[in-house]
Amino acid sequence: MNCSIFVPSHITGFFEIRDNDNPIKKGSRGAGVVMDKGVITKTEISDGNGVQIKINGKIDVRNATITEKTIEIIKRDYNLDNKKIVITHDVDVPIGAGFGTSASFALGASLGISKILDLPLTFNKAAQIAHLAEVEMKSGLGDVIGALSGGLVLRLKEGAPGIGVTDKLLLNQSEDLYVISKCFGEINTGDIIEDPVHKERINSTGRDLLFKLTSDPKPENLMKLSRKFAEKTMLMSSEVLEAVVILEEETIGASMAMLGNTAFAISESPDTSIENAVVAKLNHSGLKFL
Ligand SMILES: Nc1ncnc2c1ncn2[C@@H]1O[C@H](COP(=O)(O)OP(=O)(O)OP(=O)(O)O)[C@@H](O)[C@H]1O
Ligand SMILES: CC(C)(CO)[C@@H](O)C(=O)[O-]
Repeated sequence: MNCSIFVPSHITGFFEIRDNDNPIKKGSRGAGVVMDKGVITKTEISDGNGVQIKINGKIDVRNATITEKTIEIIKRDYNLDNKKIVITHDVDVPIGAGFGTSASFALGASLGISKILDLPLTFNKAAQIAHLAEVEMKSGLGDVIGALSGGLVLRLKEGAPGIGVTDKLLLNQSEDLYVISKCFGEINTGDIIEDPVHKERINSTGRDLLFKLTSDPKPENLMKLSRKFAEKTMLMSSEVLEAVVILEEETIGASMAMLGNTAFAISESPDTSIENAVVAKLNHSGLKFL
């Protein structure tokens, strides 16, 4: 049996880390964008043993860890003996660079396995496994719930799907918006969100921004607040800043993708003077079974 799922990329513009001893309730609040590029995960399960994970057709030990963690969490409650699990992730955004690919990998695997094996889990319960995997790996805090929502998404209360609360900006969906991004390299999410100095700066800056966005819920304001966040947290590299300045001239607004060495912008047009930019339409509806 097999199952294919598209999980769109969620890019965070600004956030606040919200700790909790219960990993299902731990997470982040903040705002971001969901785009029509991301990860297609195909899960196949047959009689046999073992797990095989391929990313863009290849064995990729480092980037397979989040998928392995997801399977390990499922195994805590369900027997996967005598099952051969083959998972293939096809990714059309950079990995480790603020596009939330770890959340996409985890969601594709948790929902795919739950569906094929007919586990007694609702959609949110299966998606909570992906959030748990992210929190345990320290690879994400709010990308799972963001990728389920779609749109220009506000994470109003932290936590896994079913616990956290999201909302989105009210947009005219017949007018396309584009997400333009330029990646210069990776940032290890765990190195930032576990570092006390970064954490203090992120939280003291991020805390008030959601209120400022809900008071004026417009794409321009989301990007303006994201830009302010990137500057005050001192997370932006000089190359990202350079691209942000160019994108600001060409689009509705630009900032750094949290957490990657990546610039991103929301635009009314797919055109940009930035070379080798990733250009995608805004995704309005989130994860989709194919
Ligand atoms: N602590 C870790 N140990 C081993 N591998 C890790 C660890 N954290 C992340 N990874 C691997 O690195 C990959 C990239 O994860 P990371 O969360 O940094 O990037 P991302 O999800 O693409 O972007 P972001 O979370 O910044 O939006 C994941 O697929 C995961 O398998
Ligand atoms: C931590 C993070 C910025 C990057 O993965 C994102 O998951 C978020 O907004 O929680």
